Amino acid sequence: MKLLEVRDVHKSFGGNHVLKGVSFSVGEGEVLGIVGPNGSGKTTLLNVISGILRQDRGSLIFEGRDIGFLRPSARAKLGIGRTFQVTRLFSNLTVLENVLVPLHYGSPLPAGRRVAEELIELVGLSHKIREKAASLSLAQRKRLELARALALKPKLLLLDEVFAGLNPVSIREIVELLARLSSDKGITLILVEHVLKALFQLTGRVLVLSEGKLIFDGSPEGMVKNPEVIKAYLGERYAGEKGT
Ligand SMILES: Nc1ncnc2c1ncn2[C@@H]1O[C@H](COP(=O)(O)OP(=O)(O)OP(=O)(O)O)[C@@H](O)[C@H]1O
Repeated sequence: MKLLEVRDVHKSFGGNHVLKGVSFSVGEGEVLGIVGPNGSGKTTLLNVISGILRQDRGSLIFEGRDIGFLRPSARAKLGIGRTFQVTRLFSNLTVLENVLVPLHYGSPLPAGRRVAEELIELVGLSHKIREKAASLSLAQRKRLELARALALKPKLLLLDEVFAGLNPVSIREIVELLARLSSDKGITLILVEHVLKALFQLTGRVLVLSEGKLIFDGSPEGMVKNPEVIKAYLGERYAGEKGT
């Protein structure tokens, strides 16, 4: 069954037409990658799906319902969660407190603290539970952001460059964590990503956005051979990444 349908979405900033009629759908439980050159509109697309930005034209259908005019908080309650390219945490709060905030913001749970502890364990941060978020490494901050997003029990999780800036060990651990979220919890994932090797371990379907238009929707194998994708995005870049 389709979980999300994006239909002919357009978005401009002044005279900058950033999304030019983007359409695709994601099935329940699917893992979908979105890649493309810098500035091609990937983060804008995530912002339109999560409701931070309003599309100028087109519609967004989530579980058969038009959500295109709902506020971000209403979309979060329906089950659309996200993480950000630059993590958005409460630096002065502890790891535990950071996860308790969205738990209380969602439906107030008497067992909130236990749920928070479980989520923190799930993302591998139990040993940091009483530390301030400000003291965490980049990889740990990304894990904490995941725990915060999971606190709202998302059906769909939008991940914006979750692997950026991480070392290979952290990347591997987060790949494993995301694979578990998908297989054990059935959470649908949309990853905007530049780290192709990690992305390809998680998904068999990738969309390529170039200058606000989808130019490819298919398998990683098909993507790396596609002449239009090579011209617009991969160029020499993939050749350099292959061995890493
Ligand atoms: N809030 C905004 N106001 C004005 N312009 C914006 C805004 N958000 C994005 N843009 C513009 O939209 C275009 C696409 O940006 P976007 O961040 O969506 O690209 P991207 O594909 O995510 O790039 P990257 O891979 O570098 O993160 C850019 O020209 C950017 O300057």
